[in-house]
Amino acid sequence: MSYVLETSAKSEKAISQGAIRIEDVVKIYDPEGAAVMAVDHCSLDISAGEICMIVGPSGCGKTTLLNAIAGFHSITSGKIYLDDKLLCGPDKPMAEPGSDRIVVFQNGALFPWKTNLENIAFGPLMQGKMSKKEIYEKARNMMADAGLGGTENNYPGEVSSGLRRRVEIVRALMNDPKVLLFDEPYRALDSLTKSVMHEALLEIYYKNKVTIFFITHDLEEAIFLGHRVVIMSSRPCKPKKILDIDIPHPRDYSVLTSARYRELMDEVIELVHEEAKKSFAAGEKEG
Ligand SMILES: Nc1ncnc2c1ncn2[C@@H]1O[C@H](COP(=O)(O)OP(=O)(O)OP(=O)(O)O)[C@@H](O)[C@H]1O
Repeated sequence: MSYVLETSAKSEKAISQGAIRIEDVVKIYDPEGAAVMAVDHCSLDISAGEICMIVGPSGCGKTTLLNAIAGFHSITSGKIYLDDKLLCGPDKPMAEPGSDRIVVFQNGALFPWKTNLENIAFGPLMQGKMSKKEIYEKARNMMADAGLGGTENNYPGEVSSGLRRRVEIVRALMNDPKVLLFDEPYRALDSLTKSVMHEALLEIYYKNKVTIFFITHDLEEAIFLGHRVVIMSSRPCKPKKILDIDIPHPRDYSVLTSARYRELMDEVIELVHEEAKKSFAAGEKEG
């Protein structure tokens, strides 16, 4: 594929894994009954270490695609690969969920009765692949890297929502995933809180270059975070247009006032609006 991630020599190695290839995927719910076609011959290549933002009208099929990658439901036809591994395809309609692809459930997925450190260490402790000492050492290091130093012994309820979100992402990263999957994680947050979340996510991403598949309705968020923004068609979904966000990373909020950012916003707004109108005409509701 032609898309190239700008990256430092240090991170080259870290992002050699985590490419997703979605090849001609179709998903029809209830094929014998109502037959809802959610995804229609969708193809999309996502590079290892890319932040790929998915936007499109409500109900167009974005979550369906995420769930197929995660292994939460089957596809009707087509193939999805993670690097060279076929996740699902003709003889295997449903991918097995795995620690290489983690859906980051934000807000409320932490155990309130465990400390932040215990929350982060919990998954690997359950898996038992590393010693307790190694797990806690790794957890402490990752927390320090993510700006969570000093909050190890706090309970999630004792830290700000921004720090809690960091804990949730670090918890996911403890499993060394190749891909993080986000489904509108910051929906319903005010713009100030969102900006704190974005900062946290990017800071952690710059240190752990995993592939990010991120669904959002917030077009500003899509452009601010993404290497690319995939604008999906109204249902059934497939990419209508893919925009390279040619604003260099690392990014900070000064990006929002740049001329290029405004140009990209104008382009995305127009494309999404067109699809949203089609969705309305077809009877879906806009998000
Ligand atoms: N289990 C299911 N059975 C039948 N139809 C379903 C099922 N899940 C989703 N759908 C339908 O498939 C279509 C795509 O749904 P999906 O949730 O993937 O869209 P979306 O783009 O993520 O929507 P939103 O942006 O509102 O979250 C919708 O019309 C939805 O009603």
